[in-house]
Amino acid sequence: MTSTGTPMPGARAAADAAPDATGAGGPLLSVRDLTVTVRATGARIVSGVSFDLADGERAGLAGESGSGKSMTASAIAGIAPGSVEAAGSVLFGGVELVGRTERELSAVRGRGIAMVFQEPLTSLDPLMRVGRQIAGPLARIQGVRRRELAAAIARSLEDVGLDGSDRRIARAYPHELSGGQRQRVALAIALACRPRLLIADEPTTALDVTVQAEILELLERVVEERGMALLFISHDLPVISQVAPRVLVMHGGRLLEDDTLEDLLRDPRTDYARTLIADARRISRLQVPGPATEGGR
Ligand SMILES: Nc1ncnc2c1ncn2[C@@H]1O[C@H](COP(=O)(O)OP(=O)(O)OP(=O)(O)O)[C@@H](O)[C@H]1O
Repeated sequence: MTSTGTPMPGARAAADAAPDATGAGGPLLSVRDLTVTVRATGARIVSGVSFDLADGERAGLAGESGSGKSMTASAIAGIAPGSVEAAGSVLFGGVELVGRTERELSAVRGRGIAMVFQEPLTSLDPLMRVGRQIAGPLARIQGVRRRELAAAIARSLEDVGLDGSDRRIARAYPHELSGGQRQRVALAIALACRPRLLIADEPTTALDVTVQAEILELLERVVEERGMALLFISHDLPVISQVAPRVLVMHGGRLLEDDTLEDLLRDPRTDYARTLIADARRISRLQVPGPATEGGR
């Protein structure tokens, strides 16, 4: 998901500070005691989550279904549904995001934080040709002029491995593309915002294995080329191991572990992390050596 709102004067400070303030030496993202509560019931679905992410750093956010990964990401990006309330602190480039108005948040999201989701159909507009959807942030955020838009859209498509010279792609509606193509388009829209932080929420889960590998490779390449920070959400440790050296593990709305993947595999501190690792090894795609007691499998 990317910003669709027009930055308002009141939001300028947040929007402008977001990408620039990182030079001050602090982390790009600093999450402190983030809590998400369901308004109607008072149930806590995220409890006291704290972590930092440096500019250009990549981390995976792992945990079973329902552990609170998506809600944590949504609260960070300020897109949690109105039925829940976020509290605590989310500093992005030194600017507090919790408690901001929707207008202010949409400005920060568009210029600093972008998201891609598991099913791009949910974030793409079904009634708008994909070229126009990419054109939105190119014009609004990068200031590309109307007569230069077609070439800029073609470049954006090329950047995500689509044929920019094939006008059928830019002119297609989302449902006319394959799942992999749609995810590439969603990534192109996110990149058009020139984000400092990309949050990818299970971006490959809905794709078949071959396409999944291609999208992971693409994601890794663009994050590397653009020096973006990446928060990559997945229930799948082997997938995380392909894109991020650090992993945060959530369970029951809490952050249980925050370590390099290597150290986590060698010395998990919690029973839940041990189970997660054992499950991943059973699937046998996790290549990193494990503790001697498990014989590396
Ligand atoms: N809008 C909402 N209102 C109330 N509860 C919600 C809402 N959205 C999610 N939840 C609950 O919050 C908890 C965390 O959900 P969340 O989607 O963050 O989990 P997740 O770890 O991302 O799971 P998955 O991997 O299945 O996406 C779950 O118990 C879920 O049912």
